[in-house]
Parts: sequence; structure tokens; C-alpha cells
Amino acid sequence: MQDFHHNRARSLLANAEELYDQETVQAAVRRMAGALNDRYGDASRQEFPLVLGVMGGAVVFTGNILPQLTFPLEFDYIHVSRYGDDDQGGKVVWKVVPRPTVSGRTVIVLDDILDEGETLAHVKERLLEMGAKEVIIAVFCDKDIGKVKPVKADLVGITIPNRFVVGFGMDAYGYWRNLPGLWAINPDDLSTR
Ligand SMILES: O=P(O)(O)OC[C@H]1O[C@H](OP(=O)(O)OP(=O)(O)O)[C@H](O)[C@@H]1O
Ligand SMILES: Nc1nc2[nH]cnc2c(=O)[nH]1
Repeated sequence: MQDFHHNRARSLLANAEELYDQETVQAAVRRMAGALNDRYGDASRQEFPLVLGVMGGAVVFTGNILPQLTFPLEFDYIHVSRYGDDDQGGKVVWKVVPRPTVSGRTVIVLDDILDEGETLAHVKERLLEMGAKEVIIAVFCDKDIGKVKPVKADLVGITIPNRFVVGFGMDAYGYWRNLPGLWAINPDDLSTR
């Protein structure tokens, strides 16, 4: 079984195309951190935002950007999944829901990707229902799908082409969340697109 996964993961990567290397990814994260620091770093604002990472895909983005934020904040996470181990989205499934601490707060949501926008539209709606004062959506990448999305990101690292990507926290069939750059899977290797 381990052979199967090892070989499948290797073959997916061998056929994939690197779209953005590690340096480009890190430069985008630095730009995003700078933008958030400009907005929330002013001591006179007296704010204490709640930063929420959307697990699992946002784990790498979150881990990279958090140490670059220079203002006081509280960190927590939620866990939502719509793709599972598939390359096409389904129903939004909540695995860890937001805690009541969101009430009355400025909530900065960190996620790896805005694709069709269903996940973050759901997340934003739930946070507002729970009494968040304001929900700021910061996504590492925004996929150019050529359609209007149900939610807009307030801050985007990289706008990417309409390809299924892996790396920097994102997986294909459970593989390659650990890549430091962003790679597009070969369409021939996708099961449903
Ligand atoms: O804009 P959408 O089309 O809704 O897709 C975006 C969502 O898809 C990914 O999560 P996924 O469901 O793959 O779970 P994961 O984070 O555990 O990989 C990603 O982390 C986003 O949350
Ligand atoms: N890994 C991965 N997950 C996604 N979730 C929504 N779009 C994508 C994508 O392009 N890649």
C-alpha cells in the first residue's frame, strides 16, 4: 500500500508543472503580511483581531504568515472541507466550527485558496451569523475561474490560472501539501475534470 501511494505521488509530481517557485510564494506572503501590518499595526486603533486559519489547507500559509504579523492578535482555527481527497468540490463539511469568541470581533480569515468561493462564502456567513463585527478574507491564491464568485477576498497573494494546484498546503488526493512552491496537476491526471 505504501508503494502505491509513493509511486502515485511521484508520478503526479513528475507530470505536474511548477507555476510559482518557493521564492515567488514567499514574496507574496511577505506582501500580504505587510498589507495586514499596515492595516492593523497602528497602535492607536486599539484592535485585537481574531485570526482564523481554515484547516487543513491553510496550515502552511498560516504558519508562514503568522510570524510576520507585528500587531497583537489572537489565533484560532476552524476546519472545513469541500473537496476531501477529490479534485472537484462537493458539500461544505464542518469539522471544527468557530468558537463563540468570534462575537463582536474583527475576524481575519486565512485560507490557501479561493476557487469557486463556496467554502469561504459559507465561512463568512457563519462568522457573521455568530456576531463577528467584520470578516476580512485573506487568501494566498485566488483562482481565475472566469465566473463571479459568491464571496470576494479582501487580500490576495497570487491570482492563479484555472488549474488544479498543489503545494503550499494544497493537496491532490492527499499528496504534496508539503511542496514549497505551487504546481499545476496535469489535466490527464485529474479524475473528475
Ligand atoms: O472556493 P472553493 O471551491 O470552495 O474551494 C476552496 C477550498 O478548498 C480547499 O479546501 P478543501 O475542501 O480541499 O479541504 P482542505 O483544506 O482540507 O484541503 C481550500 O482549502 C479552500 O478552503
Ligand atoms: N489542492 C487544491 N485544492 C483546491 N480546492 C479548491 N481548489 C483547489 C485547487 O486548485 N487545489
